[in-house]
Amino acid sequence: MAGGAFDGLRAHAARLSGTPLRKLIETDPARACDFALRVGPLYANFARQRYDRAALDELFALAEAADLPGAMRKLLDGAPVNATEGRAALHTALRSDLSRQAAARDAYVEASEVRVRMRRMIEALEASEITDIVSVGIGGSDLGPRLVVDALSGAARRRFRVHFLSNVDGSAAQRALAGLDPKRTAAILISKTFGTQETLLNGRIVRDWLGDDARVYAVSANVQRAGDFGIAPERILPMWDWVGGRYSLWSAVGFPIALAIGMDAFENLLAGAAEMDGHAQAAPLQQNLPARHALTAVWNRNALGAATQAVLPYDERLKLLPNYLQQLVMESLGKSARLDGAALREQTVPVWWGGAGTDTQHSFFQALHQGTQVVPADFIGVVHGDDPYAENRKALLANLLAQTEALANGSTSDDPHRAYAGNRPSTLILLDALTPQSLGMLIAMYEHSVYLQAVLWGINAFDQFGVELGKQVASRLLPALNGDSEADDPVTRELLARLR
Ligand SMILES: O=P(O)(O)OC[C@H]1O[C@](O)(CO)[C@@H](O)[C@@H]1O
Repeated sequence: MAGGAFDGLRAHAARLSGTPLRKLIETDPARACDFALRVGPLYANFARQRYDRAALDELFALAEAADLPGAMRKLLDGAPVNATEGRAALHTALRSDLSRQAAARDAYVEASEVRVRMRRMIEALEASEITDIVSVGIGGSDLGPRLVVDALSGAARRRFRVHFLSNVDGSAAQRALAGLDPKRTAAILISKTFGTQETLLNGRIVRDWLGDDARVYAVSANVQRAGDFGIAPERILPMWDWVGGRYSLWSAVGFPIALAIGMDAFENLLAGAAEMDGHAQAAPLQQNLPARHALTAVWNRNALGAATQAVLPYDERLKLLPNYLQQLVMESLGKSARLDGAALREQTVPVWWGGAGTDTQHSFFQALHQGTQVVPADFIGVVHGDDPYAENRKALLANLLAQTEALANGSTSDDPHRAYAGNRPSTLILLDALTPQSLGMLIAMYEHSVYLQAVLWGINAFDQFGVELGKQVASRLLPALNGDSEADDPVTRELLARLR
């Protein structure tokens, strides 16, 4: 959006600045229902956001001006939306056949064929003695599978136990392998580039520990490098340049997911995401959940000036969602240059952070209630659990409702230490149940919201050049740690002397 495009939002925020949330709801009680959207098993209520209907109209006008529906179409059709790298971002083609363009439809067919191969590989592993899988990868090659496996594996013993290894810290490898039997373990090395230091070092540790190459699999867009590592071609599943790492769990990067929950359940996860793709593409702006979520994010960042955003799943099974979203959101939207290279005049991504309730109520919620910064929050709840402890779920849901209400309404007291200002905005997202389908929908909702926020800010959601500099400096410093070279920077030199 051109500079000044958000001035109208700020004017609404200024108009509303003397009207607390409690008042907004009191004077327009119908918003409790009108500001909610449902897509299949997913329900989202935006009534506790600090906008009114007039401000919301301004947000929709902004969405029209930015042509969010057209942007969605471009994404699905495989237009080069990753402009700085001159390529498409076709993660939707991993699960949906919604494109009108031949290249995107070919991508869909190719992805389906890889899933057929994946199914056969899983059947072969199921017929073997293997009981444990170690998934080695980092960032987008780890966080998505780790989240979904943790969320959906359930309490029952499954055919495979799946373990994740990401950190280059050797103690992570030591812990991941502790208690495993190399004869009953297989490893999957997941790396889009097959050039990531952490994954290659950990991959070598695991391969050596296994004792031979026979049970090492790979998922990569660089099949050549995976082969050079010593992995047999029939054990390499491809991915492609047109899938960003943090958008890749739907591809063969989801191999550990399919091993943990079964291939049919993995297909259901994809079907849920496809349902959200269809909704994001077809629903009018006013009823479009990812668009509303994106507009709310822009409102909180650019009209209210919120510098951080919390994500608070009230479900133990979703405890890794904040970690996953940190990469999805902050790697995608942590940009200071517009698509055309000009400097941004508006703030982009806030810091995303969070953790699972109710634990977090007893750690950082004090700051949410009475801290000087207003922190908008996404609360996420699941109506029906799959555990046998119904009373606990009621308590969980009561806490979820209580927190959103208390944050919004606050409470007065003559004692300033006991007063709650309230006026803390939140969105409440409810899943009927946590299933592969509903989780697929939730994740795809966030993916599309992130993309639409990028469109509103005029930035590229699909590159991540910001992570490169640190990697380059680290590879220069590795020989310096051994004493084979010296650092130019005086502070680094001093620190190196201590580390050596
Ligand atoms: O899959 P790869 O190529 O090993 O990369 C892992 C991760 O590293 C990053 O490039 C960030 O360092 C992420 O974008 C990516 O998901």
